Amino acid sequence: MWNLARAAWSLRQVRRLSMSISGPCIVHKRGTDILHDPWFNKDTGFPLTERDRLGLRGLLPPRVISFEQQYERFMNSYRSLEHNTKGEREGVVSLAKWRILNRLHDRNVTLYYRVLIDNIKDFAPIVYTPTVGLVCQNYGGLYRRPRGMYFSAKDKGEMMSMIYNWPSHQVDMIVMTDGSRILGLGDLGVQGIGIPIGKLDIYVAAAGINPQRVLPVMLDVGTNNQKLLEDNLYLGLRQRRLDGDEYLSIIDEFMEAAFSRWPKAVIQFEDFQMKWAFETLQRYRHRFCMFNDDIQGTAGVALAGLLGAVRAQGRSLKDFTKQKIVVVGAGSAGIGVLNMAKRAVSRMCGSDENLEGNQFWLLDKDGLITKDRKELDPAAAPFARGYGPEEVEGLNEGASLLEVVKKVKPHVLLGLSGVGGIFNEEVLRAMQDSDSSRPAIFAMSNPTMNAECTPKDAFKYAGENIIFSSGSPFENVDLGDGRVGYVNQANNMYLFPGIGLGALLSGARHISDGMLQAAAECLASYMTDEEIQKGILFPSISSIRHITMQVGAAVVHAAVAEDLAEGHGDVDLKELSNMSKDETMEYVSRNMWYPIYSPLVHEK
Ligand SMILES: NC(=O)C1=CN([C@@H]2O[C@H](COP(=O)(O)OP(=O)(O)OC[C@H]3O[C@@H](n4cnc5c(N)ncnc54)[C@H](O)[C@@H]3O)[C@@H](O)[C@H]2O)C=CC1
Ligand SMILES: CC(=O)C(=O)O
Ligand SMILES: [Mg+2]
Repeated sequence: MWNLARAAWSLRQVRRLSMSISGPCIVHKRGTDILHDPWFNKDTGFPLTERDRLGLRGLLPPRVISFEQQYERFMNSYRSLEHNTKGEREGVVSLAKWRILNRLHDRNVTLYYRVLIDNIKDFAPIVYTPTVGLVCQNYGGLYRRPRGMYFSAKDKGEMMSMIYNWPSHQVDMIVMTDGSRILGLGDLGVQGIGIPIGKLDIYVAAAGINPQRVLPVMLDVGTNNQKLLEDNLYLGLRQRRLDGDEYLSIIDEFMEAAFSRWPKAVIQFEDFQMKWAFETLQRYRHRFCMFNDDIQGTAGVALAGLLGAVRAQGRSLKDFTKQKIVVVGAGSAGIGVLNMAKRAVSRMCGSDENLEGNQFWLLDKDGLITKDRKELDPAAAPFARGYGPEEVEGLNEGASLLEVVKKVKPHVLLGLSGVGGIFNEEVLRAMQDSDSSRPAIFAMSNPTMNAECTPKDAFKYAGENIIFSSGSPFENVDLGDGRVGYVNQANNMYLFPGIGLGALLSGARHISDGMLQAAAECLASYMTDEEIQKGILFPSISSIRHITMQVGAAVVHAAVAEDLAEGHGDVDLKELSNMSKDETMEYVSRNMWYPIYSPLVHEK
């Protein structure tokens, strides 16, 4: 029933948008300038009137090919590529797929986004995790032409004028990285630009942000990756990373420049190393409309998954306060998740009781974090064990993951460590003694090789009744006799597009915890009990536009309720405030861009 409703929504969307975006639009370019401009290019799809009036006659083969035929032609070449590369190494195949998509992106933006939207389940693993990680690692060799903007430490004092070099008058969404922690692959310096590009592709596909209004940004402040520093062909600054005030002054300058040109834009910080991730979030979150996806987007998705795991046990949501949760990885993502989970517990308890973090165990590379930890990170301190009266497990500072799992018998084991295979056979077997009837194992690190375990191993060693999530996509596991071990993709892609879209369409001054909470709750309540019982916590990626529309509307609502909204375009605060829930959803979906060829000349 749900799926039918979602499919019907998608169809209505397409029909409505096809009608609404058909107004005439004028292009001032002519001839080959149009063919070489990916925004306007229609390849062989230019109708005869446009060929005549835009100086295209003779520059194209005579037959006019429809959009649908062009689409089919691209998909045929994609399928041939899949067929012809059968048996080759996975990395080689994924990079070949990335190249064919990237070439289309370079040439014809409309067709590119249509094939991406329609095939998002197949193409997200190419433009996003895991292939985007490989693309970043091989960026020097793959680089053909720039995409997005690069601001480097050498541009200090110039950014306010540089920002005007970007050709679009309007920018709605900026995703920015300094390349210091790209997925679980470490410091990739300027090569990390692939991540903002991939995230913004998801913004266009899921949130319907107009691709002419997105801006991927690389802030190149150097790299501490020795291999890159020694590589003659490395495309970034060959210097060690700036630190301290020098570093912050670069970020400050960029933020001022970006918001002075586009005061209504939303900026997403992505893949910053932990110390700067938290510090920049605190520094800017009350001044600008920005958020940190790794800290805040991930937290919302994980919380939705954790609440789903409680429902899957047939318990009431309030029982979340009693779940024992072991988090492996005390970085920006792991601590972000714990902070949000802790806030959820305090809301459910209706008071500040149970705020000692007693249901949480946090480990980093040095094992269990306790109050005896030397140089305890202030961000991890609220979750360090040893403060409460119930410390009976006899777990010491630095206890190993296996020890912790054996003694705690957690309901949830959640990995955000970036360490592939750390949930090994012994650890997974120990989860069989979990106090939960359906233990949850979330191996959320990216890309695939960095996942804490594979779903196959998880179902094999921890038991077939587990609930499983990974950060990168994996196939479901065949448990025999027609039974399926469901694999959920607990990835922030389910939330960041809706957070950005909701912030944009509400005209939020900044992005509050309440707006993020609304996003997480919307995702958490999206699934039916039947789906949850099967172990399915998140919708299929194919429904990402629909879930993003709902998340976006929930964020708009929260921004209005918190008095943070200022309105967007012609829709002012008063109008936003008067919208019902359904009207807000209609407003959000009306503002989602959908790729169709627009006329380039006025009809006579
Ligand atoms: N699924 C998703 O949506 C998301 C996944 N991630 C993934 O999470 C991972 C971590 O990201 P961040 O927290 O930003 O990185 P980070 O570098 O800030 O933190 C990594 C943490 O893992 C710990 N760690 C390293 N080795 C360990 C070991 N052997 N045992 C236990 N802990 C260990 C480190 O001490 C550190 O606390 C990355 O692989 C990233 O791709 C991040 C954000 C979203
Ligand atoms: C998904 C994501 O944001 C990460 O792995 O960093
Ligand atoms: Mg990230």
